[in-house]
Amino acid sequence: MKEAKIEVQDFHLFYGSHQALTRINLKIPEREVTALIGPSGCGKSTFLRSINRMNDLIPGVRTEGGIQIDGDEVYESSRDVVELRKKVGMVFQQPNPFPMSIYDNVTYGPKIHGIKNKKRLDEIVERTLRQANLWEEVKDRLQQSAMGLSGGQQQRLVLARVLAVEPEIILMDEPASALDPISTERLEELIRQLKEEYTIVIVTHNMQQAARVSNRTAFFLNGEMIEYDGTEKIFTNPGDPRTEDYISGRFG
Ligand SMILES: Nc1ncnc2c1ncn2[C@@H]1O[C@H](COP(=O)(O)OP(=O)(O)OP(=O)(O)O)[C@@H](O)[C@H]1O
Repeated sequence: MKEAKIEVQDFHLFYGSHQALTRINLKIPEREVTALIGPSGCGKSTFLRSINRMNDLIPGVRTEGGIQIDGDEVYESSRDVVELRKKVGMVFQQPNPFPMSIYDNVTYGPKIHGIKNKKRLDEIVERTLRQANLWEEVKDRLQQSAMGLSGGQQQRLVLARVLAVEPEIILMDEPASALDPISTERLEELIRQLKEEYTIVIVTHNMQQAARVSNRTAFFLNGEMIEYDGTEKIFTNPGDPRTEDYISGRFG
């Protein structure tokens, strides 16, 4: 296995008295796609949000254990969470462009991080929209509202917005679940391209999607990680009968 970009050690998470994650241990390699699968409520999204401390925003959340990115502890009290979320970008289930122009959506993050030069911003807009395979569709309407784009275009714009702050890791929480089949296919193709440069962790309910886009798959059940291995192994010859039951559709 390549060097771990993200290393999770004995990680537990509680929502008040409810334990949502129990003793999670895994190493996520860089520049690969890791899929998180498992039945509804098993803790996939909670785990994904733990990586960039998005759960911090929920009152009553408590964690134990640790998550390291490039060897640095994410849960260190001195950790700069704004920097962490710049390094670890996130795409959600529903495309959530800001109600502003396409151009302003992409430049929003870079401006917050101090980039003001118009030429630099123009370059960022073109580069990231090209990376997100959206440039050709929107280059003549950059000043128009992002809300006028289709769902699939909005999701690619959100990705461009994430890419604009130069992350190293991209977390995706069921990014295709609100998209039609053609937009889903385009997004999956994009994920395959992006893994050349970025470490991607994706939650998906769609098992075929996990098989198509990911290198590794982790199967979660009731807040525990049951099995984690190469995607092909998980889908053809899983080591745990519970994984087999899930992927063969016996529950969930
Ligand atoms: N904000 C919250 N406050 C309290 N409990 C929560 C919160 N978010 C999630 N939970 C609980 O934590 C557990 C794990 O939820 P989570 O959303 O992580 O699961 P999931 O596997 O992503 O599910 P789904 O596939 O349905 O999105 C569930 O029991 C859920 O009810």
